[in-house]
Amino acid sequence: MIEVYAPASIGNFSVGFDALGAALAPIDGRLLGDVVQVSSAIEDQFVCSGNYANKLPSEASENLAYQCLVHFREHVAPTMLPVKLELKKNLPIGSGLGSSACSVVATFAALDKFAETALSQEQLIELMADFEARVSGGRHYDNITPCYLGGLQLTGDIIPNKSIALPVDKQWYYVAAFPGFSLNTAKARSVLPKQLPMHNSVEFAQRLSAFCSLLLTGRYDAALAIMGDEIAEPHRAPLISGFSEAKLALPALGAEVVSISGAGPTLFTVCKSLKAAQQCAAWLEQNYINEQGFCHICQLDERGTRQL
Ligand SMILES: Nc1ncnc2c1ncn2[C@@H]1O[C@H](COP(=O)(O)OP(=O)(O)OP(=O)(O)O)[C@@H](O)[C@H]1O
Ligand SMILES: N[C@@H](CCO)C(=O)O
Repeated sequence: MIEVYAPASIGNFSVGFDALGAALAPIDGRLLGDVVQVSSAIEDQFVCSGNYANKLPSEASENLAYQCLVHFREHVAPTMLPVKLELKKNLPIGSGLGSSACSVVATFAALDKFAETALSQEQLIELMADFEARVSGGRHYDNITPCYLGGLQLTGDIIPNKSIALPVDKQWYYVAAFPGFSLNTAKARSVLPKQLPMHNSVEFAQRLSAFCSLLLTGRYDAALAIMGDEIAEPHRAPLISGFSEAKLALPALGAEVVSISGAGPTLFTVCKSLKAAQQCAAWLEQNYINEQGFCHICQLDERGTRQL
């Protein structure tokens, strides 16, 4: 039996709309992500379990993980023996934590291991992005590659091998707070402007390229100082109840950055100390999340998708 874990991720990472993403590891050692098990069976079988299984369509054919299995059998490994594929759906849907990417990445990675295919890393990443694009309203890699490869990734179609890993300060802590309600990614993409004025495009390019260069040369504080999102956040903030209040309150508690994780509604902060992260987490638990929500203090998950 093959059992694969894929971590949650922060798409956009504030400064890199559709181009930057980071994999998350809660510092208390808990796993925050989906798990897929693949084992031999008499005929192909699909099971969806886990805390959020009941939030997904009950028809297997509407579950991305099952769609990945069908595609894999038809187009990648037609001679693979029949399998039972179980998705443990541990991430909330429409959370901004890369939930659909997580299922897709875990499923393809598990099937690839089980069938021992000769797919290259880039081919696998492309396949994963094709499937996530089916539900998210646009093709983007910023949940797929961090989830698969771990760490912070600069990612996209024109990037060699689809992704370049970036270093971060090991002292940075990330608080990820899921408020407990969903925001559909396709909806959160539909509120974005279709075109950007020249000035904004130039500023976006400057900010992202400077951010990456600063990280690659170890100037972490300077990188942190220019983090910001003028592309998506102003349009999405009104869709996320409590976000604007949190953005105002958290800097006084030590948050260096407060932004939307992926398409939201999860909010994330970057903090330079554990104490600051704990203060932010306490505030978010009191003021941002409901009974269905949760909050984790994290560092980056450098390992990405892996066998358990
Ligand atoms: N295994 C799966 N995991 C997540 N979503 C799935 C899965 N299978 C099918 N879906 C459907 O795909 C859609 C995913 O929606 P959406 O892109 O908003 O969520 P998401 O990927 O969880 O969001 P995010 O990336 O912000 O965490 C939903 O309609 C959901 O029912
Ligand atoms: N970059 C994507 C991430 C979706 O999780 C977006 O912001 O729409």
